[in-house]
Amino acid sequence: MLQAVDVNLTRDDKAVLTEVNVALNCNEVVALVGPNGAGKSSLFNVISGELLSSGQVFIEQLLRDSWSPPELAQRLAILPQSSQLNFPFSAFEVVNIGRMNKTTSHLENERVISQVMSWADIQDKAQNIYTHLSGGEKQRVQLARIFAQIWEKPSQGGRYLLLDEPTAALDLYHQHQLLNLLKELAQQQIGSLVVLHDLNLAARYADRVVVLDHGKVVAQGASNEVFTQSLLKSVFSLECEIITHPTAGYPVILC
Ligand SMILES: Nc1ncnc2c1ncn2[C@@H]1O[C@H](COP(=O)(O)OP(=O)(O)OP(=O)(O)O)[C@@H](O)[C@H]1O
Repeated sequence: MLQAVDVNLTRDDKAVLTEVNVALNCNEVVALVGPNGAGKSSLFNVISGELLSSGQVFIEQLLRDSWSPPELAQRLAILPQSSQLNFPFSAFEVVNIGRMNKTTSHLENERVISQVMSWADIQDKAQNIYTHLSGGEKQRVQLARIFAQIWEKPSQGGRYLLLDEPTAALDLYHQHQLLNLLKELAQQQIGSLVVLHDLNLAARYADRVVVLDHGKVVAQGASNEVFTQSLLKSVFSLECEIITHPTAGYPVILC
């Protein structure tokens, strides 16, 4: 389990996260939702160790900082909201960044990269220059990179992905393809905490939804419990109808 416990974060004298407690099991997909500025990316940066906060982050009951860097890299991979890369690397070489410091053979690395590029449905662009790819294609290369990073199964415990708006640049087909893939990965003990602005995607795919508003967790649970008209109004300022999908049973939000 990945846990962020009692996280408080202040930036420029402003409370950005207040008493945040979030847990992610390795067999689930959890959607982190909330309006712009709610603190979602800040929470990811706290979990990754990029931002110092009060509170603690545990991976499999061990403090994040007690893991060695290679062990941590094998357990936890993060897809930030945007990834700057201006060198003329091929897509393959960008995915290969995820294999940095791995002790596997060149041949095995090639096999892993080919596999994760096909998971991200970007294998046909392996030799293309990354900076020449479209926004969605670049995003799929970055997804392949983090899959490559956590490829090796640890002897025990889970692996965790933090994905900050991974669907933002993706077309509809690839949005659903990615979320279906995350569901499949959860069955292989790879849990995902995924920031989604599309509440209907969250409702459909997430095992649990965590709602962040003004730096506080204001609701969490199954989507049909969390997404109520009053929450959508108070957190997202939206007047919506909520219906239940006639065959699949998940909530569908109509605004
Ligand atoms: N570098 C920074 N310095 C000071 N304040 C910051 C900094 N980065 C973000 N903030 C503030 O922290 C708060 C939370 O920002 P954060 O990026 O975590 O929100 P978010 O929920 O990810 O938003 P979005 O949905 O727009 O990506 C915002 O009020 C933002 O202005």
